[in-house]
Amino acid sequence: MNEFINFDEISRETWQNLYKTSIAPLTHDELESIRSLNDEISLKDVQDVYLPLVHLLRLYKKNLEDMSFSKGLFLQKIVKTPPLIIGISGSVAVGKSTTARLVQLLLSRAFPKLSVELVTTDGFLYTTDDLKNRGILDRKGFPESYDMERLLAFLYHVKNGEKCEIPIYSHETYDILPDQVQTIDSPDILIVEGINVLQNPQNQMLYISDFYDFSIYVDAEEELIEKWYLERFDSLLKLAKYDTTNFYHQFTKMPVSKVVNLAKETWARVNRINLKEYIEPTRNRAEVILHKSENHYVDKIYLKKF
Ligand SMILES: Nc1ncnc2c1ncn2[C@@H]1O[C@H](COP(=O)(O)OP(=O)(O)O)[C@@H](O)[C@H]1O
Ligand SMILES: CC(C)(COP(=O)(O)O)[C@@H](O)C(=O)NCCC(=O)O
Repeated sequence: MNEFINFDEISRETWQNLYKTSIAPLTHDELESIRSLNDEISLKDVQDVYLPLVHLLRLYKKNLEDMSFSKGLFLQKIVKTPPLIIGISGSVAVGKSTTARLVQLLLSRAFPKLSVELVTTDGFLYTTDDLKNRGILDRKGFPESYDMERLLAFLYHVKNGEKCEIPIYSHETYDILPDQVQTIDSPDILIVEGINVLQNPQNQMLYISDFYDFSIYVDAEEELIEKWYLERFDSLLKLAKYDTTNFYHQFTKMPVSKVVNLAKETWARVNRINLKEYIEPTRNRAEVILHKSENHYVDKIYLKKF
C-alpha cells in the first residue's frame, strides 16, 4: 500500500497561497532573529512554508481549547487547557533543530502572551558512561540508547501542568552535561524535537503518541541528508579547532581526507542504518511531512487527511 495514502500531497505553490492574506509580513527585528538562528535559512521559506504551518497550528491550539471547554461543561467543573505538545522528527542532520527553533520563534510571535518552550530528546540519551556500561556505545541514537521511560514520564508531567527538570545534551562534548538541567515550567506550548519522537514505547499505562497534539516529520532524500551531515561535521570541526574540551577537537589534528572518511563511515554505519530501520518507518505517523530538496528548499508538504 502507498505510504502516503492517508495524506494530501500539497505543492509548495498551493501551500504558500493557503493562508497568505491573513499573515502579516515579518518585521525587521524578526527577520534578524531568524538570521541569527541560522544565517543560511531562506526567508522565502519562512514566508511561504512556515507561516502557513504556524497558521495551521493555531487551528490545532483552538481545537484543544474548545475540547477542554466542552469537557468542562460535560464534567461540570473547570478543566484547564493542557499544553499543546508538538513533536518534530526526522533523520539526524535533516534540519529538525533548525525547524524546531524556527517554529518556536514564529509561535512566540503568533501567541505573544503564551510561553513556548523547546526541548530536544537528545537530553534523554544515556550518558557516555552508561552507554559503555550497557555495551552500546556504538548504538548512540538507536532506540535502546534513550531512556524512553523518562521521556514518557516527562511528557506526562508537562501535560499535567507540573514543573520538570531534564538533562541537557551537548553536541560539543558529545555527552550529557553533568550537573546541568533545563527547567520546563508549565508552558502553554511545548515543542519536542528528536529522531525518536514518533517511535512508540509504551509503559503499562501510557502511550507516547497520546501526548502529541501535532507532529511534523522533516524529510529529504538520503543523499542530501548525508551531504548536510558532512557539512555540519565540517562546521563542528571549525568550531572545535582551538577548543581542547570539544569532542571534535581530536579530529582537527588528523589529515582532512581521513576525517572525511571517518564522517562518511559514521553516516553509513550508524545514522543511515538508524534512518532506514527506525526513523523513516515512523514518517507516516506525522500530521505533516515537510519534504526538502537541494539547499533545504521545501518543495512539497503532505498533510494527513484523517
Ligand atoms: N532550513 C535550513 N536552511 C539552511 N540550512 C539548514 C536548514 N536547516 C538545517 N540546516 C543546516 O543543516 C544542518 C543540519 O541541521 P540541524 O538542524 O542541526 O539538523 P538536526 O537537528 O536534524 O540534526 C546544519 O548544518 C544546519 O545549519
Ligand atoms: C545525538 C544524535 C543521536 C542525535 O542527533 P541530532 O538529530 O540532534 O543531530 C546524533 O547526533 C549522534 O550523535 N549520532 C551518533 C553518530 C554520530 O556521531 O553522528
